[in-house]
Amino acid sequence: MNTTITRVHARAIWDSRGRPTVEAEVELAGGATGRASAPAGASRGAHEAIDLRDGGEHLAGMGVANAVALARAEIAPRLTGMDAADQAAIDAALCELDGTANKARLGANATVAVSLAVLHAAAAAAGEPTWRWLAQGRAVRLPLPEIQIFGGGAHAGRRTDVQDFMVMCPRAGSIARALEMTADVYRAAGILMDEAGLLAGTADEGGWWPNFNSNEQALVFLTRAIERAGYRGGEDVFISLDIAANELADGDGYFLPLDQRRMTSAEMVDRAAQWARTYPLISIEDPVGQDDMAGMARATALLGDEIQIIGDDFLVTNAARVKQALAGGACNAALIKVNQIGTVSEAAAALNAARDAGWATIVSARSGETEDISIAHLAVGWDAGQIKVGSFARSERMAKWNELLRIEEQLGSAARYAGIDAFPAAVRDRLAR
Ligand SMILES: C=C(OP(=O)(O)O)C(=O)O
Ligand SMILES: [Mg+2]
Repeated sequence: MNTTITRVHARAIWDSRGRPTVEAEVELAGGATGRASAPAGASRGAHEAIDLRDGGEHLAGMGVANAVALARAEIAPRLTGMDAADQAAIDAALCELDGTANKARLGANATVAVSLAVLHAAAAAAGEPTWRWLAQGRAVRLPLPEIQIFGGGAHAGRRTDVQDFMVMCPRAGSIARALEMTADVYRAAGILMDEAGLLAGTADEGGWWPNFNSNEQALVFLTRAIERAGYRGGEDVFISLDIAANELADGDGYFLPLDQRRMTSAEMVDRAAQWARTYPLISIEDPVGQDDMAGMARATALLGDEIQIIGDDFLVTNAARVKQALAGGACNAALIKVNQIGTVSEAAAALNAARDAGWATIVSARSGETEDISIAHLAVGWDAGQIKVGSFARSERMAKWNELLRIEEQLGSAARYAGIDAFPAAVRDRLAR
């Protein structure tokens, strides 16, 4: 089928926080179409690509309107006539047209929507689901999910200092079973919190909005919820944390408002290590801030043989930062968010740099999302091994989980759940023992 781009259209739509974002549609000469929209982070790294966004009281202001206008006026004519099947050329054209180091002129929200829409259109033209088009015949696995049970930090009015309290079910055997187990834990956690008078609704990603009086209390409740749901912590279900420590940075150290503690980088790492010894922890994301290379290296040296140390704000889906971290002995896993860098090809480059380093990779949603299901396809098609989408009970998250169930069904007897193999080698070996 003819994959020449005949039309690129952009519009403003609304995301899961009721904020405007960019949606793009791409049409090809053979009749295939692709559509995608941009997510938006709340805890953003300073080294991320720049979105043209709206803030303040009047949300439907100039930011997204500008991104849409630029997509129509500049991106559309530039990409029209190009081959949608050549993603590298499309993304190179987007970078060149933008002309900045961080998509600040066109807006990463415009480039990411267009880049992903092109990907979906090319897959549609090939008559394939996007995951299969991306895999190009290589073997793929269903990713191991990381699912939020309590939201905190920038996603829940800073009710806890730690941003995400999540669970992982590496021995579930399938996505379908992993979701069932997580649903059990999610419900059990809600019941326990309600009984204790600590439930205050749901946070931005659908995890429970807690009224805990310390970060430690959240860990105690999550461990109890795993047991109450009938699972063994550290066997069937593990805890994963996103500290998002960047949000806690204070001068040359950190300040944790809930725990009312000022901490040095070394103390942050030591406390993470203490939690890892006390609770069934398997993964910690951003235990220190975005530029704290010494802290991240210390966390990796101390804990990297036992648990996954993920860089998110620390790496910002940037292949160059992945290589710097590797050289500095920091991290053993990379979070991959396409909108942190702005195009599919650049995100793939960061993922490949992490994979070449022997790290684990986790394709991730943002705290502001739409019903877009691209990340389910990227996680499978790139064989990332892991995926982080937020929680249950919010449809912008369920759209991704449900798409993974469809992909599991499409794979049929070839479906293979990444499970413990998705972790960095040392962690996998520990679990296999
Ligand atoms: C998904 C996250 O949050 P946000 O999208 O707000 O950066 C995260 O920090 O991993
Ligand atoms: Mg994070």
